[in-house]
Amino acid sequence: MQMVGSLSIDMIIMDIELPGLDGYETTMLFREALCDHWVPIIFVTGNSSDESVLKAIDAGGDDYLVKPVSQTLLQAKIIAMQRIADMQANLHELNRKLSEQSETDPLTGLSNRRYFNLRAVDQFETARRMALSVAIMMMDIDQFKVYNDNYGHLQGDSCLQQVSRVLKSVVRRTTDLVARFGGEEFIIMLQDCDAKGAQMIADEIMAAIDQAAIPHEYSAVSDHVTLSIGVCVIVPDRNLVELQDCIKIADEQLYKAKNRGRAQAVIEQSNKMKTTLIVSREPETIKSIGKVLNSKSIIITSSDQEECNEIITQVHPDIVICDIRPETGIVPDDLSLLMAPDRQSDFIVVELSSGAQKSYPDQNSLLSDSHMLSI
Ligand SMILES: Nc1nc2c(ncn2[C@@H]2O[C@H](COP(=O)(O)OP(=O)(O)OP(=O)(O)O)[C@@H](O)[C@H]2O)c(=O)[nH]1
Repeated sequence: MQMVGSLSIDMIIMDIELPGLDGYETTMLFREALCDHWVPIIFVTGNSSDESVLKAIDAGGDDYLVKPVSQTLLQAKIIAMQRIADMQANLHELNRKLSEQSETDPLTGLSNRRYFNLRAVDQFETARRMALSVAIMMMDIDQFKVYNDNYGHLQGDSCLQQVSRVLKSVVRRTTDLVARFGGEEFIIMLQDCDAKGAQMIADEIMAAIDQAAIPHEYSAVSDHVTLSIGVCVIVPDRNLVELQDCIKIADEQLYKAKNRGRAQAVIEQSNKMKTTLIVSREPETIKSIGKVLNSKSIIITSSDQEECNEIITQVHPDIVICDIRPETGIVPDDLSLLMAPDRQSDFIVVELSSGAQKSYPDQNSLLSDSHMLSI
């Protein structure tokens, strides 16, 4: 059994009665040890009963020969089995290549978006369990349209390949993910990386791109290719924060980097993500309030009194926004709970119909970085 586990075996010839061993059982054990690696097993035995043939094939045998077996017959069987084994090996290799191709972007050789999403979700959940900080970086080649228009698409492709090589050379940890997100956009996920680390990696990437000095004489930013980078750093310790929220935040920072003149990184530390509960019986109201909340907030909505009480006691949102108009409003039963000194939530009561909003308690501290009162 040890040999089967450690040696590379091409074929097994098996007897049924072995000293101290049962050939059927041994075959079953071999099959278990070999898992999905197929090795032909041929029974060669003196037992010619049909039951024995069935038992042997059932146990995992591939062929059954009754002794005495002629040299020629055994040789013919071995050739046939070898042919099947070769086909199996080819199929295995083909599957491996296909699976690699389905995970890789053919132009750059980086992981593709599909593979990134699969792996990143796993990494994100690991970070959540271990309370690790993760950094999501979205990056985009500056003025790449002008590059393509002037240097041509082939040169554009080559530029994407060079940028990919630079990214790969900077991001080296086995847990880190680098992928082509689409077009001239790349994404990186750094596990166990805080804002300081993310800033360092972003600086390294930009320095390495500077050093690569890929000429871009049509760029308004520099005489060579530059990148804009948007970063979201987060400790995903709350159940409600999802990877997609962080990608969205990183994308918003990338947008800011572009607006601030490109060739720079903008980092957002988002572990202070707020959970906001919006309560109204009117979907339009929920929608319009949701729209003005910025992406720092995770939004939960409810249009049901009981559900709303449950969310407040179980999720402990940071902010509760209640529509209190008689026809569409809901006020949570347990306002006293929200008002308690150790309360988890601040809350605002929004009187939408009058145009003038009443709010309490301590709306100023709550709304210092938002514009909810202008609803
Ligand atoms: N050569 C090549 N070009 C691509 C590929 N994928 C996307 N692009 C080009 O990337 C360009 C993206 O341009 P835009 O999104 O307008 O942005 P930009 O010109 O980089 O401008 P900023 O991002 O604002 O700096 C388009 O011209 C696309 O055709 C690709 O695989 N190969």
